[in-house]
Amino acid sequence: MTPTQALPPQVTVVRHPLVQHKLTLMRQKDASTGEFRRLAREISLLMAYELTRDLPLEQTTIETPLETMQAPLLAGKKLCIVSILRAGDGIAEGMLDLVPSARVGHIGLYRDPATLKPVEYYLKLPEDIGERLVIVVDPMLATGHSAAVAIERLKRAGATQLRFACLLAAPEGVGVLTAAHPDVPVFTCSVDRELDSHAYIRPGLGDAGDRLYGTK
Ligand SMILES: O=P(O)(O)OC[C@H]1O[C@H](OP(=O)(O)OP(=O)(O)O)[C@H](O)[C@@H]1O
Ligand SMILES: O=c1cc[nH]c(=O)[nH]1
Ligand SMILES: [Mg+2]
Repeated sequence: MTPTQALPPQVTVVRHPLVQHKLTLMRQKDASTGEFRRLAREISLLMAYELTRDLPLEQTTIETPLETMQAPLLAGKKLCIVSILRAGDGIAEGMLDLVPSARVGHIGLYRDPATLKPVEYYLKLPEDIGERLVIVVDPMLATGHSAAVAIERLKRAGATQLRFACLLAAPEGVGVLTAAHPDVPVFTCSVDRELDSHAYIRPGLGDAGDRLYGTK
């Protein structure tokens, strides 16, 4: 995908003003580790609202203090958030603020600096992942290979209903992920201009893992 091409239909850019404002604060190089982490958590909560907008409801009989009524509750749709370590944890935390009962899986991937290909080093998933709506989270969709490999691994583990959420995407990553997994809706707060020669998103926000955890 090039920056001027229309986005594939399964890609949603979350344009809510609060999300866009907080993302701008995160991008700024002077944001402290604490501010960056807090903003990631707040944006992720707002993204979870978008990601779960179409969950089915069913009418249930309840008793208010005054009378019996029919009222909507979630129709048993079980959620699982899968964090792509380590930076994905900064997103998972915010989503769990909104859906605290969700199960959480982890997949550890790092980008080999020479090949830029993801290397798996950890996997722990709920056993019933096949029965859950799985939201895969990672702040950055750069080349798209980490997300594509993670989703491939989750499908092999039995996941059938998946969504992917990130803060920033490069056009190249959107192209790779949507070509590899056309069945997976993608949610992002921005599709930035391009990848640079080190596969960093430009203008971007730098290294999300290092900024979340203060490791550089
Ligand atoms: O789309 P890609 O080109 O695959 O790149 C994106 C990946 O790179 C970053 O992780 P990194 O490898 O830096 O690991 P970390 O989260 O442990 O810092 C980021 O959090 C994504 O997982
Ligand atoms: O821009 C980028 C690309 C990959 N990973 C990051 O943390 N930032
Ligand atoms: Mg990193």
